[in-house]
Amino acid sequence: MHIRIGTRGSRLALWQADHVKSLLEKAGATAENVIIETKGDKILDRSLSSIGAKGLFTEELEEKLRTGEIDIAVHSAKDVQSSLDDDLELIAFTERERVNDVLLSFDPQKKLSATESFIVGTSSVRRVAFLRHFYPHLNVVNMRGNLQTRLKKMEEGVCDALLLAFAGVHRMGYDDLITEVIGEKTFIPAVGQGSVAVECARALDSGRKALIRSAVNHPDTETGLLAERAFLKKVQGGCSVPVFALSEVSGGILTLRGGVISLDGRQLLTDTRTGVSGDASSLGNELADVVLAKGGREILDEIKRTRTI
Ligand SMILES: NCc1[nH]cc(CCC(=O)O)c1CC(=O)O
Repeated sequence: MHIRIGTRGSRLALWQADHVKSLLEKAGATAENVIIETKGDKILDRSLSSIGAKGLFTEELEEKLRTGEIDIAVHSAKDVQSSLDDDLELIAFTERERVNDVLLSFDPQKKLSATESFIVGTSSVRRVAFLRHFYPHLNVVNMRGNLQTRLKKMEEGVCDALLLAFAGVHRMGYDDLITEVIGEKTFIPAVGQGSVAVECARALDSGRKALIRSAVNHPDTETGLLAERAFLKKVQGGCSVPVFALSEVSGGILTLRGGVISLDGRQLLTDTRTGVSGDASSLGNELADVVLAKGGREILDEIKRTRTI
């Protein structure tokens, strides 16, 4: 069986596609990468939250799933919208990498807990809000582009440190520049962080689907992401909204921790739900209800209001 894998052309995207390709090959299939450029790759001069479009990194790939030019599309799980169109589905999630955010710097002394101030480059509203909440003495600059571009900007002095997902840093081989691993209970990661998602058209033949699932899917990761994604969908957070959740799955028990933070970092709401793995999406929905009821709704409404002005 031959599988055509649609992927963006960035180094991180290609690493992820190659990872899925090797899992498929181990299961006896052949596979090839088909590189597709997305809007998110073309627009580099604006912050992601100001563009605001959903599916910025996925739309063109989804089009080619529909036409059958590719069999599957591979994405960072955290870049996949919380709800897909009816004719598409997520059929596999790779085993999750360490979920933490990390600080990178050429200066090993640069740590978030250091008393003197420095400039942190990041593009994610979640990280900006957490920085303002836990480390208000630090300065933050908005920074887009791939890891290599950001490192170049840091070299030019635009910032002293970068705040990124460990998964991407590790996959690109920059572990040496990590000065601090941020605790995942403090900076709760974005939904899906660290896993790679495989998307296909519902109409894809069942033989291909079965092979892809058995070769690529990691059941505990899938269960965890089911809960996180249900939470995200219910609070209607995209990558431009500071919503976060992390599940732990062990021995059939799932613990889901997540919440919402205001953009200025002042209001941080988190809660936890625990239950059996089989109830993953209900646990996600329940957590969303709790977080929305205790003030999350106001925080999100406020963010929406300021965006439309
Ligand atoms: N939004 C960009 C993005 N999408 C996936 C990763 C890293 C890999 C991952 O989290 O799985 C990154 C970079 C980052 O947040 O530092």
